[in-house]
Amino acid sequence: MDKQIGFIGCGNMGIAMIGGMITKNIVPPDKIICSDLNLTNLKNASKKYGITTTTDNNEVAKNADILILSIKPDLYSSIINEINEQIKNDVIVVTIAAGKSIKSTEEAFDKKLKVVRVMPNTPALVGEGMSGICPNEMVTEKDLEDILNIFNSFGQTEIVNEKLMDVVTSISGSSPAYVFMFIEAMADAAVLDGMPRNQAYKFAAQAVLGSAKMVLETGIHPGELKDMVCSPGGTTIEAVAILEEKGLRTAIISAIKRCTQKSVELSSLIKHL
Ligand SMILES: NC(=O)C1=CN([C@@H]2O[C@H](COP(=O)(O)OP(=O)(O)OC[C@H]3O[C@@H](n4cnc5c(N)ncnc54)[C@H](O)[C@@H]3O)[C@@H](O)[C@H]2O)C=CC1
Ligand SMILES: O=C(O)[C@@H]1CCC=N1
Repeated sequence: MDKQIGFIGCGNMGIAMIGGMITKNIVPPDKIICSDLNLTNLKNASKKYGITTTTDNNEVAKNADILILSIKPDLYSSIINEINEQIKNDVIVVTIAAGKSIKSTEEAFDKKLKVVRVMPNTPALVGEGMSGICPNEMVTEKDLEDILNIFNSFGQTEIVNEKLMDVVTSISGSSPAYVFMFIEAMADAAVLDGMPRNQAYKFAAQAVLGSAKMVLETGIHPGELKDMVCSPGGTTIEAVAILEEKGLRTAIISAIKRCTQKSVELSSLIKHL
């Protein structure tokens, strides 16, 4: 792709996407420019990935054919104000903020422009991201193809209706945090039983990776895959019984429901900023 990609914000998600794209060679480093106020983040990005960096958001806005706003949701309106005069007419603006609707982005720019709302996640950094994608009506098929090329370069994508973006946030954007907690807890248990910590992370993380692959690649129902591990009168069913007793499923369902709700709340909060 020969388009200039601009990032405003080079924090956790910005660097994960930049790292994913460079590693997969989808865009050469000289086609990526990133701005941030945090000099350490900029230095890290230019040193590690060889991209152009600046503290001037307008420098990015002026040059970008695809502009990815990877700043916190509450900064969107002020940064859009700052760059509005400088953006190219046919720029594709990509938003990744939780609770930031397409309509609110269009209203903040106060002109008709191409907007794609995306909810990615940090496993992008290792090429295993997942992104929910929703374009507005100004986005052409060719534009969408370019956006899919970018986000497919560091993982998988699904085009979704915007009304599902809050649940995409809770099941995908935020969910790596729950999975890391699960891995950490499994490793703690193994350490308790005498295993060295580094080895415990490897066993726990590989079990999560392999199990996820089985769900994705075999198409077998997760319940059936679970049953295949539980030998009658064996070890696994003892653990499963405790997880049910302690409410693992209920805890996860409640947590994800609350996360979705927070994304909905952020939408109405941001609207009024
Ligand atoms: N962290 C995650 O796992 C995910 C985050 N997101 C979304 O990505 C966005 C960014 O989140 P994170 O990367 O986690 O936040 P972060 O705090 O790690 O990164 C934000 C970056 O913006 C920079 N920044 C602050 N003020 C600025 C300004 N005026 N001009 C330019 N840069 C400025 C900060 O220095 C920081 O480097 C949020 O809107 C969030 O909802 C979406 C999916 C996953
Ligand atoms: O916690 C957050 O608000 C962001 C959105 C998805 C993941 N992190």
